[in-house]
Amino acid sequence: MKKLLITALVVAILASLPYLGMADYYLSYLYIIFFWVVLATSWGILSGYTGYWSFGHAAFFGIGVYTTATLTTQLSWPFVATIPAAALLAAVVAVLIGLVVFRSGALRGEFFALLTLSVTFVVAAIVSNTALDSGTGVFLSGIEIPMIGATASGSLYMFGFIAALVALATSYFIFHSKFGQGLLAIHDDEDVAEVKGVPTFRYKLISFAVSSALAGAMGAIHAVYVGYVTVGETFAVTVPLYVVLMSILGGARHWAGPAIGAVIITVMQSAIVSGAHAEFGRAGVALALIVVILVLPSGIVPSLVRRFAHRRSGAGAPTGFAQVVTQFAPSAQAGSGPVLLKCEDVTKSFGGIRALTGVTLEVRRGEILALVGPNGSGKSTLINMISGHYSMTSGKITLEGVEISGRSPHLIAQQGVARTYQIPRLFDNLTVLENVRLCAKFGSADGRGAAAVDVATEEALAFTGLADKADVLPEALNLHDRKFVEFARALAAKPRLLLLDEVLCGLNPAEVDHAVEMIKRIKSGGTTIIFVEHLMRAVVALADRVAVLDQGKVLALGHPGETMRDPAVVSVYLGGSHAA
Ligand SMILES: Nc1ncnc2c1ncn2[C@@H]1O[C@H](COP(=O)(O)OP(=O)(O)OP(=O)(O)O)[C@@H](O)[C@H]1O
Repeated sequence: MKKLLITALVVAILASLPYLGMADYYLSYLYIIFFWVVLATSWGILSGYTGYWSFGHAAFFGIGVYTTATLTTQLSWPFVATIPAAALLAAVVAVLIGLVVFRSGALRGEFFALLTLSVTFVVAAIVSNTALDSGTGVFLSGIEIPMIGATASGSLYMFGFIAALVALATSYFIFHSKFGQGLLAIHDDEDVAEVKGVPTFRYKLISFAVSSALAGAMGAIHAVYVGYVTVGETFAVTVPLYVVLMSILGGARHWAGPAIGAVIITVMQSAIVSGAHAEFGRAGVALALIVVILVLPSGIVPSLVRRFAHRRSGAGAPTGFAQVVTQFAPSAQAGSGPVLLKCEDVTKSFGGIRALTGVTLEVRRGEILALVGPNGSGKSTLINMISGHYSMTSGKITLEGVEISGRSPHLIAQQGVARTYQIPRLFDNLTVLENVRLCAKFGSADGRGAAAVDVATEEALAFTGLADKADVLPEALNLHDRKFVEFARALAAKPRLLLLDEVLCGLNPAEVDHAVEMIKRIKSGGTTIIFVEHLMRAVVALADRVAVLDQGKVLALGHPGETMRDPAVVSVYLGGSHAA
């Protein structure tokens, strides 16, 4: 309530400035701040949240500039009508690029940065070689602006102010929404986000479109502000450079970070880098920025937020085994008998390597099936095929009679398939609680309500004994706890089928016993489990049936005791020691 009142007060004061007789010089100065706030905040919605760093923000801003320049001067559109048109066109271009680029998660990092930068050059070349600009620039000084701010400067100030409000409100609501949580997960590990149920492709497209639309709208306003637009100024590489710098300084992963960075850099620039000793001023600003970025690598706002939130650092702390709840309730009641998962002649090739050569097996509801076999026999590949991480070369996988092979991993996750990773792959910038809650939120087809998400999250944290580490970041956890966060994330989705990939690997004997006990309790709650394991005492203790893979196909399948004594299994896998 207090926050809301302060926000309303600040908005009211800023909105009234043009009517209080403030000089045009100061209104223009504030307009420039709003301008950078919009560009930096809009950049953050794509690049800060998802980690897809764009160096092409000038392209979308420029599309906005030239949309307004063209529509007002050549087609006599009213200025205000060109703003949504500019936003729409920028969003459409972004979606067209995204449809190609976002298909796979491979085109990120420097590839995405270079690609978006080259989009700027392409758009600039098109504009400068057509009637849109013809290389000479476009005058907009005669364009009529609606008087919403007492004077012409006041009106432009108001347009900039409204744009900044819209950008900040958009970023704020995205940051606090399910969509925003999905974007932040994409930032940390896109493959895992997808496997946990986040529709990564759609989310990236939407954030790119929103980010570009805001930049395009700001371009539309700025075209009228400058009055004469040129290709050189509009598509200057300094636009994305400033925007990136502002966002890093303020904190790109927070809704307010880019805006704070924009205010600081714009004010510093005007205060220090003008006058007789401008060079020293610029060097001073650059040095100050370097120091701040080194001291606060995640940016000013996230660092302050973290400090105020008093996040505890529990590195190496003993595990709170005591808080474990004894029973975990799955989403669907499980029994024995009916087939839950069916793999029919599943094959997978990586180029010339045939990782799976025709796996056929059934998993019954409520059972634990152990997947064992020598290194390279295809166990992890099969887990990756069931969870949809790898596309299928041939064959068919069904879950309760419904084909899941060929579906996106997030759809398979929403059908009730959850998995863990041999080497834990946690979302590093999310706390344990946020890691688990994200999976509770995204891991169902119908979309759980907030109360159900909270219950599932708390239940999973308590079940895995992690309740006292809920506010800790993954970097502060030891391997055992990281593995248990993997468990908690999978359980929070309330899966019908749980895939465990070598969860015991790397744990000491006491931790193995603890994990085995937990898997037993998960099973007694009715969840069906497939687990890949090399540790034979765990296999014998847990498995109802064992499938032995060899060279990409099932060599033997049955009760653990009998299967392990099968001479074929002994010869390819267990060797003399076990047989004895
Ligand atoms: N992404 C990939 N690209 C190319 N080859 C792969 C890929 N993933 C797996 N393979 C190959 O497929 C085969 C099966 O590998 P997989 O990891 O499934 O075996 P595994 O039984 O899980 O082995 P381990 O017990 O060592 O984990 C191996 O020859 C492996 O090199």
